[in-house]
Amino acid sequence: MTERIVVGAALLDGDRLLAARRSAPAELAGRWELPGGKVEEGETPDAALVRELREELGVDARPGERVPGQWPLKPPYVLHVWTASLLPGSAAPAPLEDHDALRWLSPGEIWDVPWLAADVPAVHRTLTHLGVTPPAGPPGA
Ligand SMILES: Nc1nc2c([nH]c(=O)n2[C@H]2C[C@H](O)[C@@H](COP(=O)(O)OP(=O)(O)OP(=O)(O)O)O2)c(=O)[nH]1
Repeated sequence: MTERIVVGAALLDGDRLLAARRSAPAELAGRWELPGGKVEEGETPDAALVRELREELGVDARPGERVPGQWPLKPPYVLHVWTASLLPGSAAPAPLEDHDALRWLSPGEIWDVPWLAADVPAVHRTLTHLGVTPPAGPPGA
């Protein structure tokens, strides 16, 4: 089966990372993730990232670089993470689609929310890639 990429945005404001709480489907609702979604046929991952952030959060974002690594999701999907930042003049993020809450998490707060399982190693890697040592955790991981 051909792998399909889900791109997650590590949207940064200084050293704070935006986390989004899923509102659907039922089995994922209430868990937190990096905003983003499936890369469509013929689309580049960074273009998908910009599109998804506009649709889901109503923001204008600039993709940064890919965080090395990939994390398996339900086959055939794998999670890739890209850093991103808001363009000057962008609206503030709002949970328009797929999410019902957003939080900017400082490194010390990073495990305060129940992330989706695949996001725990992905978020950990993202912080270390950014030169931040995340606190131990989350509980139970
Ligand atoms: N966007 C995103 N999805 C994630 C993360 N971690 C994780 O396990 N997933 C899963 C949840 C979903 O099953 C799948 C992504 O689907 P999605 O619903 O966000 O994709 P999409 O916006 O393109 O939606 P659709 O075309 O299916 O309607 O990957 C993450 O950090 N970000």
